[in-house]
Amino acid sequence: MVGHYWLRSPKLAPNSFLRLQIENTLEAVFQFANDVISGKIKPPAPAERFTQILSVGIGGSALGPQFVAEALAPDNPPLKIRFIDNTDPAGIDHQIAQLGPELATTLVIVISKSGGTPETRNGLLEVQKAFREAGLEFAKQGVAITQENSLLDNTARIEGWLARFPMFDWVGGRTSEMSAVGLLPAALQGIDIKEMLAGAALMDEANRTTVVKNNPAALLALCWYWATDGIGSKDMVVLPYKDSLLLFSRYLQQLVMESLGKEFDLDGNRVNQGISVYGNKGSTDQHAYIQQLREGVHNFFVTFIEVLRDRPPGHDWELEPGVTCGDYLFGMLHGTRSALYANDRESISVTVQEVTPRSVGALVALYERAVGIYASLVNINAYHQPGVEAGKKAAGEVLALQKRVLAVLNEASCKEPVEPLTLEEVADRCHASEDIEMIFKIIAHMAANDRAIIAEGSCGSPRSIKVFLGECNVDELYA
Ligand SMILES: O=P(O)(O)OC[C@H]1O[C@](O)(CO)[C@@H](O)[C@@H]1O
Repeated sequence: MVGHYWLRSPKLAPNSFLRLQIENTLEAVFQFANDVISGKIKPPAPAERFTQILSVGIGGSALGPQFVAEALAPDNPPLKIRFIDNTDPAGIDHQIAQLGPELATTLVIVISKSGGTPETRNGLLEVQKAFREAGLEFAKQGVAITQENSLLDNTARIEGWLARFPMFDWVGGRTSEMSAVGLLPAALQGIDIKEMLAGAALMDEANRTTVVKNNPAALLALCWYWATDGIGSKDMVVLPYKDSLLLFSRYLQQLVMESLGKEFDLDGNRVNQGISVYGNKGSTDQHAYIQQLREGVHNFFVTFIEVLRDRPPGHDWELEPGVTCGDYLFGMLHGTRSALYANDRESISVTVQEVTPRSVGALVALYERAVGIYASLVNINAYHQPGVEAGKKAAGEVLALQKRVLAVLNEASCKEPVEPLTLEEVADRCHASEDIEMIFKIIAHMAANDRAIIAEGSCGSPRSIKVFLGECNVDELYA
């Protein structure tokens, strides 16, 4: 069941149970955000108010909130937001270090539909450790957004976190911006989420007409089909001419590529569909890669996102007679569009009046629907991601192999004297001779992190390496 459209029009939900689920969650989001902003819900004393949000999540549980924060957060939001969206320890340390003493007034929102994504789990464990080290009680500052009874939900319930919000199984991660996933962080930053929902609902309405010429999403999907021959033969370069829309292309990258990048069509034929998406913003990119777009390999089409309003009213001034800074941006967009066209490079232009919660909601809804329509045109399922599982499974296998490598090295390192092993010896003892390159990678990584000692040779010449562990773990030996 695919129901993200009901999130902004609950009355369209197929039954009253689902409608109430949506409405109650929305109400809970409003209430909680208002209470946090007003200081009714506060961190443990002596802190008076929450000042920061640390969002922990990945993929669809991060990209929408990141895009919306960059696009719409006011200059001085009631709570500022930062993100942990990876299992990169240095990245996590950086976010926590940047919070500094404000960790005591940070609301940690852990977002995971499945509630079991390893990167998110690791982020949570790292943040909880930072809380312990700072003498803070995580549960009093933790919020979970996840499906009912997921691992994360159960953890949050058992540990008594400050709040829990549901994610619904009929909303996919990459289409979850209008669920609690996107709305709670937005509301806490003082963004008008009612307007976001209204913009999305209006766009959905427009996209329901069967008159193709009046249906923005159908037109967009047909443009993609035209531009890529319906087989993804060209890449989509997304260029918003507005700094605040910088992350739109990154957001769209998941929405489009995870939805359309499929090996099989609905009839089981191998089709290897998809459209590659990249981009950044104009006019910045004109001084980077537009040279190639104009003159180089013709493997793309551009989407210009044009924003008519340059600045809030009353702030504009002319830096030359009759010309504002925004006029330059306008000129750059249309100049580039014409120059590309003159060289047979096609583009789509999407124009919005200004960047507001309403127009951002509408943009999200436009692309969500265009992806759905395009998927129908090319006869694929836009709402699953079987390919992602292969990488996850392989990552699990790497970690399992690492455990075996560690056990072998531990055994050799517990000997008297210690027995340094070559890569071949490690691979043999792990019964994984065919995985010798991976074993080399594992050892190089452990050595770089002071968890293994290279006795001889260097990682530059793998055959010369002899390796052992710095410490022998006798308990593990007999485990
Ligand atoms: O919200 P979750 O369940 O943590 O998943 C995060 C992301 O991981 C994916 O499942 C891909 O691995 C995405 O579809 C999803 O947005």
